[in-house]
Amino acid sequence: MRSVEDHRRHLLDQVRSLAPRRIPVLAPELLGSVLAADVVSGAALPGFDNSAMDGYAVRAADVADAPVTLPVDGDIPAGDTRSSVLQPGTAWRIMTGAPVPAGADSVVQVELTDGGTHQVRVEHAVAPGTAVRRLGGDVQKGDVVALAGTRIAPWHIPAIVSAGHAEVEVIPRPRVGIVTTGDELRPAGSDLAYGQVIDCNGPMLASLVTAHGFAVGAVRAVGDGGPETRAALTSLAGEVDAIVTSGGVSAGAFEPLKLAFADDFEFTQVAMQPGKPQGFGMLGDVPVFCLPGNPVSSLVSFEVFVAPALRSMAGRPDAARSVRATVQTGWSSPPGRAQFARVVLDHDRRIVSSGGQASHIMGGLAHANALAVVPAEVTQVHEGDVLEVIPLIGGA
Ligand SMILES: Nc1nc2c(c(=O)[nH]1)N[C@H]1C(S)=C(S)[C@@H](COP(=O)(O)OP(=O)(O)OC[C@H]3O[C@@H](n4cnc5c(N)ncnc54)[C@H](O)[C@@H]3O)O[C@H]1N2
Ligand code: MOO
Repeated sequence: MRSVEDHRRHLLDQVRSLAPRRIPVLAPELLGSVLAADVVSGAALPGFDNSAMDGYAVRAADVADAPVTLPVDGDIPAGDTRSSVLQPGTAWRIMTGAPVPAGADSVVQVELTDGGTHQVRVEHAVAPGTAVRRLGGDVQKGDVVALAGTRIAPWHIPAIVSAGHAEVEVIPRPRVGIVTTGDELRPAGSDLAYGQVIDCNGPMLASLVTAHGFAVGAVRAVGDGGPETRAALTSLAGEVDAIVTSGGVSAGAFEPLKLAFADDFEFTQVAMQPGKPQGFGMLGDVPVFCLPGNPVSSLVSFEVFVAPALRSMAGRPDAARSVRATVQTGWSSPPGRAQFARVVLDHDRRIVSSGGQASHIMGGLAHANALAVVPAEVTQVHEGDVLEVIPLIGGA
């Protein structure tokens, strides 16, 4: 059996970062995409000297002996495109964000005056430069406002947009197609006949794709037929950047992925529990991750193999974050296979098993918030042991 690390490396070696494309700044898919090139400012920010306060533009020297009364030349609202000039010994009434008139070096905020419109009494002196936001004081034209490799978050947007960009070049978030397999599956909400089960992997894998910051391209279900499965995947490969399947990869008589792609994909066993049977192949440029069908096996396989591969395709430097935590009550682990035990991790970095560790145990999974990694050579976890723990990623 292949080790977990070897299988992950094997997958990462075969996936490529997606081709960059230009995305409008208002497109929802921009968030979480990775900049493919530095974003350079086409403008100085601020673009002109402007007022930081509602008040009066003055020369500081004219109010040095405050209280003083100055005639008001007029109003300068924000958005005023005239080039006003301040005559010495006068004031302009000015609003926050409005251009400071030539000749003025300061703004006296309205609270320090009587608020007059024809003339204004200034109660306090101000230092030169008070309440003036200088041209280029934030960003110079030609400055890099966001570096290539940045994963775009809301706080990058003001600088990018104000620097003059309505679109940016990014490595897009991979669009992922999901295909569940099995004649026994029925969609969520169905009434079931004896022997049938609800298809929970479709919705679960879709939510994993979203929670990890990728895009869901399609969610489909097929039966146990090889040709049907091959046709579904081949057609889906034209619509998405990656495909994740569940089921049909173990040793049964009706294993649709194996039937469909025996000659094209690699089916292997990885020394882990859950997640032992794994498949992988390429349909053109589109990687296809074939995960085992047991729901917990699918989830663990996604976390351990698919998420790192999709992050690599997305050009994302962020790695899965693991912590070290102390076992409160022990449990057993299969020999020769790394166990990804479903556990409850508390704020003091202590863990307990969330319940049964068989790969069909969804009730216990629903109580878990992390996966504890038990090394392959360990068969019994004891109270006080310290393990690597991968917190499960929820929604934003
Ligand atoms: N003779 C052997 N049998 C099995 C082996 C083995 O090595 N030799 N490995 C076992 C392990 S480990 C796993 S994991 C499973 C993986 O099986 P498959 O990937 O082929 O998946 P299926 O047989 O299609 O389904 C397994 C199980 O999961 C249920 N399932 C499948 N898809 C869904 C879904 N979308 N939603 C809900 N439940 C699903 C399915 O009904 C089965 O109960 O094989 C073991 N067997
Ligand atoms: O290795 Mo399978 O994924 O446990 O049940």
